Amino acid sequence: MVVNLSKHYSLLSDWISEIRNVDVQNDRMRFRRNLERIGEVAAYEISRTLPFEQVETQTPLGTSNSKLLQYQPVLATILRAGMPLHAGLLNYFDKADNAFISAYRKHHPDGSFEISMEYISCPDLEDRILIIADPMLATGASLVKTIQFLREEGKPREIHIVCAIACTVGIEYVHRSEPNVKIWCGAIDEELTAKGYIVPGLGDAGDLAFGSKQQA
Ligand SMILES: O=P(O)(O)OC[C@H]1O[C@H](OP(=O)(O)OP(=O)(O)O)[C@H](O)[C@@H]1O
Ligand SMILES: O=c1cc[nH]c(=O)[nH]1
Ligand SMILES: [Mg+2]
Repeated sequence: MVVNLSKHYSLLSDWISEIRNVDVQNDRMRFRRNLERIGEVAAYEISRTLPFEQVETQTPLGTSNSKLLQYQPVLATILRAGMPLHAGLLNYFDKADNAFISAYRKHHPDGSFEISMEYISCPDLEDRILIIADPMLATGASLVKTIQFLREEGKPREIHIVCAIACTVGIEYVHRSEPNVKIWCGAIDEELTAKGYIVPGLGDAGDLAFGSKQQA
């Protein structure tokens, strides 16, 4: 299942426009903050699908029937571009556990690349609600590999993916490999370049958030 958070226009449309816009996106602080805000909106929307339990809360004047999130999720992110989006999710799911995975495109001289994964820091995922943040879902290779990697840490009860921009090819690839994951995205683009960049997309999310890096 895919939820396009831009389906109904909201402030989120402004933020998506800003992270795409060449005249705005190079303001790194704004770029990161916009990804964070997209993460906050996604957290709110995901929370509306999660189970809540009723508890009695003591106020200074009496008791109130409150609803509390029944299970705290595990928020996982893919370094490094995922960090601002993850920060936004954590702002709202502020009691969540967290997981970090290193996954990056290792480029070959012929222009092709493979996904290199070297590091994982993760709690037990058995029966947990897992929410994975990565701003760009391009080919989908990073997310599919990440989920396979994370499955070694236990069997989550549900898996959500949060992206700022997802490409249709990548969504299909993720769903072929992981039919039950729910993808929440800020926008959906149709095209992918031969080098695996989303068109119109926004360029390189990691570089825009943190600066360019030496080619791996
Ligand atoms: O769907 P895919 O084709 O796998 O591409 C998406 C991946 O590319 C980006 O990371 P990148 O490799 O640029 O690493 P970075 O975060 O260090 O910039 C992005 O954050 C995703 O993880
Ligand atoms: O378009 C893309 C594809 C992968 N990673 C990015 O940062 N941008
Ligand atoms: Mg990058």
